[in-house]
This record gives sequence, C-alpha cells and structure tokens, in this order.
Amino acid sequence: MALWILNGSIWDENEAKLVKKHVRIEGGMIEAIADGNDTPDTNGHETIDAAGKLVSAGFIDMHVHLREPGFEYKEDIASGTRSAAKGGFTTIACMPNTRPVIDTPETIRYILDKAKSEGVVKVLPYAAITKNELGRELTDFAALKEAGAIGFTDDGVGVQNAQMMKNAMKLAHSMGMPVIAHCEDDSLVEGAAVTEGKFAEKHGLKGTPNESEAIHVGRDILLSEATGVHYHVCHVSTEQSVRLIRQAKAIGINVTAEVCPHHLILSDEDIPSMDANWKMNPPLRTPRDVQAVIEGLEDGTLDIVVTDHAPHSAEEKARGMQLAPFGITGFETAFPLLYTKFVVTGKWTLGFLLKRMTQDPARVFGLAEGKLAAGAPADLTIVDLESEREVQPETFLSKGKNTPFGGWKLQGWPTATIVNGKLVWSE
Ligand SMILES: NC(=O)N[C@@H](CC(=O)O)C(=O)O
Ligand SMILES: [Zn+2]
Ligand SMILES: [Zn+2]
Repeated sequence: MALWILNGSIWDENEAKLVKKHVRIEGGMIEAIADGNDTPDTNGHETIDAAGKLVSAGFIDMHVHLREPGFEYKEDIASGTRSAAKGGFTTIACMPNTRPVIDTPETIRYILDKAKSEGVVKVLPYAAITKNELGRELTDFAALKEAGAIGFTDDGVGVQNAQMMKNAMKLAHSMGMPVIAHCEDDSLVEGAAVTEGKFAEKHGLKGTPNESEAIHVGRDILLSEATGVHYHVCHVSTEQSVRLIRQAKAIGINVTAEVCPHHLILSDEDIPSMDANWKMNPPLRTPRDVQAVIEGLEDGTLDIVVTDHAPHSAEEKARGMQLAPFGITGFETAFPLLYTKFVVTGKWTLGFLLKRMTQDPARVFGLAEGKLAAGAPADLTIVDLESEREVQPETFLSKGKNTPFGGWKLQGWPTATIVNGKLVWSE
C-alpha cells in the first residue's frame, strides 16, 4: 500500500514559487511527485489531504540536546523526538553533554537503541572530543565512529587547549569525520550570564565579550587549515565570528557554520527583565551582531539553521539570570519564528528558509535526507502557512517550557510530520 499526500503546495526552485503536487510514498521512500492537476488513482491506498498547505522535505536540526542519559527530568529521547516532530523536524543530531557524557561506544549504542525503540524521528548522535568533556584526554574516535557517531564535539564547553584541538582535528580528518565546536574561551567569560552590552550595563552585570567566541573560531580555522579537517562552528552569534568564517571560506578552508533562530531575531536589548528564559549560551548579543548573523546566513557564510534545543526544568530556570543554567527550548517555535519574521515580511523567500533547514544541513553533513524528490527518503513536513497562533509553552511536547517566545503570535505551524513514510505526528 502506498501513501499519497494530495494537493499540497511544494516549493519549486526553478520557478521560485509554490506549485500544487501530489506525492506518492512507498516503502519509506518518495516514489513519485505528480502534477497537481492530475487525479491519481488512490484506490486501496492511504491518503492525506494537504490542500492549501506547504509540503516540504522534513526539517533537519544538527544541534539539539535530548538530555538522555542522565537528565531525563529535563528531556528524554521519547519526549524530545516528539517535540522535534511537532516542530516539523525529521532528523536531529544530539549533543553529548549528558550524564554520563556520550564518550564511549556503549553510550552511542544506548542512544541509537533508545531512539529506535522510543523515538519518532531520526536521531544522529555526536560523540565527545574529550573524555567527560573535560578537555584532558581524547576519546576513542575510531570506536565511536564504528558505533555510529557522526562527528565529534564537546558542546556545552569549548576545548580550551589548542594542541588538544589540533590532535582531535588530525585524528578526525584521518577518518573522514567532522569536528563541531562550541567556541568559548573560558578565561574571557568568567561566569558572565549575558553579553557585554546595554542589558549588562543597566543591571550592573558582568558581560561576556564577543572575542570569547571569535578567538576560538579564529584559532580553529587556523587549525582546520593546518589539518584539513571539516570544521563546523556551533551557534555563531557575533559579528567577528561571521567575519572570520567569511574570510576562511573565501580562501577555501573547510569550514561550515550554523546559527540559531534566537540569535537571528533577538538582541540583548530585547531582554525585558532578569528572567532566565532569556539566558542561553552564547548569549543574545547586540543589535549589530544580530544584523551580522542575518547577513552571514543570507550570503552563505553561515550554512544552516539549528535550534540548539536546550530544555531545562522550571525549577532550574527559576534560579534567576545569574544562577540558572544556559539554554532555551527550540523545536516547537523554530520554523514559525523564522517564517513569520523573515518570509512573511518579504526579507527571504520561502525557498531560502527551507533550503537552510533541509538541503543545506544534508549537504554539510552528507545526509541522504533533506530532499523532496523521487528516490529520497520519505521524510516530510506539512505546514499551515496561513493561520496565526500564539506560542503557548505549556502546550509544548518538550518537557522544557523555557522559551523567551511565550505569547508571540506567529504563522507557519507544522500540522503533520512523516518519517520514513509513516505519520509520526499530526495535529
Ligand atoms: N546552548 C545552551 O545555552 N545550553 C546548552 C549547551 C550549549 O549548547 O552550549 C545546554 O546543554 O543546555
Ligand atoms: Zn554550545
Ligand atoms: Zn548546544
């Protein structure tokens, strides 16, 4: 039996507009895409009517925190993948800053097994660069790759020692694996919760300077040049980082980069109070930085959008700006935020946004997903582009309700998500 998604609107890249199509799915693959004016014979097959809705390749999020093992009170694989599906994501890559840290083949296998038995979207695990993410000793890259790790990162902290990072890059390059870096020089941060800027000044807080991120970006670009490794920069938030990555790409260094919706939309000047739902790492930067990351994404310096979905409990976030952990949830607001802020306003085409959330992550990480075409995996997202709805954190499928976007009125809400040809979430 096939599954037909009928009458949906698909973004046509050549015509740069939405066109009506029918999608036929069989055996977990997209089998055919038929003209919307045809009437396919759907007798004996399942159908989903997508009239008036966008049908897109499923979104891909290459930077998320599922918190399992160890922090299941914040999120687990079951809740995190359901939250992802509700946000229209069909493939997600999870970070290793769990407890224990994902630094052994056993933990990689645990994640993959759990994702298979309890998850509803595809989960790709990263492994740590250093044991316990302590920056002292490299993990067993070969065994981790063999177990299914897709790259190496100590996300949550920066690798402080340059020689350690260089050794990691050399080794990763020798096995064709990428190094993904959380860029932060601890000596320049010293416990600051927000960026240097107007909010910090107003509240008499210590702020993190932009260089704390960009110094690592610059260092690692040079190390990538020296080792040849594919170096991917996490959650770029500063003008200086964008500038360094742009220059590195211009001379052919093997660097790619990501940016989060919140860094594209919010600056430190938007933070209304000492509310820790506005606290994340990197922090919200100045309006000038926001402009720079927007331009970076637009000109391809920044390749992809990721959520950095980072759920925490309400109790943890209630500790206040200085003491609460860094991070905000991302899955269930990402697409509506970007669609409303950049596509509805006419700044970007819908095609541009979709590309940065589907094809580009697939290109950067060499995935078969991310395409809406015959022969591609049947991972699809159906989206209502019209209705305006309010962000209601209490309705999130994520255990984390920590978001600064509560109450925002947005368009572009996913209504159904299909993974490997199966409906895994619908309204
Ligand atoms: N981004 C965050 O603010 N927090 C992340 C860690 C990280 O991505 O660096 C987390 O694990 O909570
Ligand atoms: Zn990080
Ligand atoms: Zn992260």
